[in-house]
Amino acid sequence: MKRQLVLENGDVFIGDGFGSDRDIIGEVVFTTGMTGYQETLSDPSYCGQIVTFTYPLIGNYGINRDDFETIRPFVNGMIVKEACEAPSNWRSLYSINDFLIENDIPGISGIDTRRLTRIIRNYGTLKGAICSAEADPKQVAEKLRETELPRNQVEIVSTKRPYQSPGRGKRVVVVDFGMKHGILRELNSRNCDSIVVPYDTSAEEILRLKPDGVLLTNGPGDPQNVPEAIEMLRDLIGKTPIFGICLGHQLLALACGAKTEKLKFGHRGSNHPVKDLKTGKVYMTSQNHGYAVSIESIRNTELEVTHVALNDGTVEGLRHRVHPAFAVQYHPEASPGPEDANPLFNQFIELMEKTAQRGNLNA
Ligand SMILES: NC(=O)CC[C@H](N)C(=O)O
Repeated sequence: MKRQLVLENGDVFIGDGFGSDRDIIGEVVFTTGMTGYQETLSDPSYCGQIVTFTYPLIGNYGINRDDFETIRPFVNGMIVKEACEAPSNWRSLYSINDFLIENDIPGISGIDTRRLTRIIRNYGTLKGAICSAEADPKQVAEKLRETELPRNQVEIVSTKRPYQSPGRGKRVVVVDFGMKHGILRELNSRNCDSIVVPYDTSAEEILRLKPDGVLLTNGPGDPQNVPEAIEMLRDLIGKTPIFGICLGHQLLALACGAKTEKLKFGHRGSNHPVKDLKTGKVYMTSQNHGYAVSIESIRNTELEVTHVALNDGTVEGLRHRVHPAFAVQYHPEASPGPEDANPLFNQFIELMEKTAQRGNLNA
């Protein structure tokens, strides 16, 4: 069935619908990863977004049992050049089309995703709609320009109740802003006793759980839309070791008085080079973010920049100069992507150990 992708700037792409035939709108972003579409589709940080895959063939190894990052996907839609109908892989259970139908998510194929990506790179991230080919694109574009996209994505994706993933090691309270399961897998493999709590849990409630450390997860949307978490962190910094990932990194920065800004078109993909400013080493990292901490805003805070993106010089890692807290804008849990940054989880365990031994919290 012919469907169309309409952008708020008036550009129109005609393609073939797959997955759900619902009409949807969302923020159109692009990801450059050549593999990992299952993890991307199930990463809650994409809540509210329509994801364009720049790699031209998507779905060729199907959808399997193991690679989900959450039980239910929150992505709004999917744009591809070609969606493979006959996947071939020993782990494959069903096709990408079946997966999108099951989850009522629309997809559109046959799109020149290179042209689309160039448009996004020129204009910046745009609102877009996947809708029936019969709709008048001018009217759709006008409606898009008038429509404000929801800002409560974290509330939608965060767990409603606390739960535990038991272990005999360090007790980690994981604040769930839209957690990818890869984070929990990394803590499990280090024997952590993880308690996952909702995004609006107070510092007092977190400390009542007697954590050895707190992990702030990834999550969707603008970090400034989560004031409860910024407030919680202001009370928490200095009382327990903290490790922030992606949205968690941005929230930690805001709580310390730094500022965040929206990037023109974001960083999404599996090969983003990041430089560790202390060692000079460069890591290939998995990334998915549309906002970043403003580098100038760090100056008047107690934070120090530890990592920068080599492509555009933006902040990719921070460390608190006084208290045991550090954070990265990229994904050490990978899933999908390279595992260069995986030792950051060991660094978090070491920070918790050092803090416990020292008996005080000065880093
Ligand atoms: N993956 C994430 O946690 C993304 C953080 C934030 N939503 C951003 O787009 O910048």
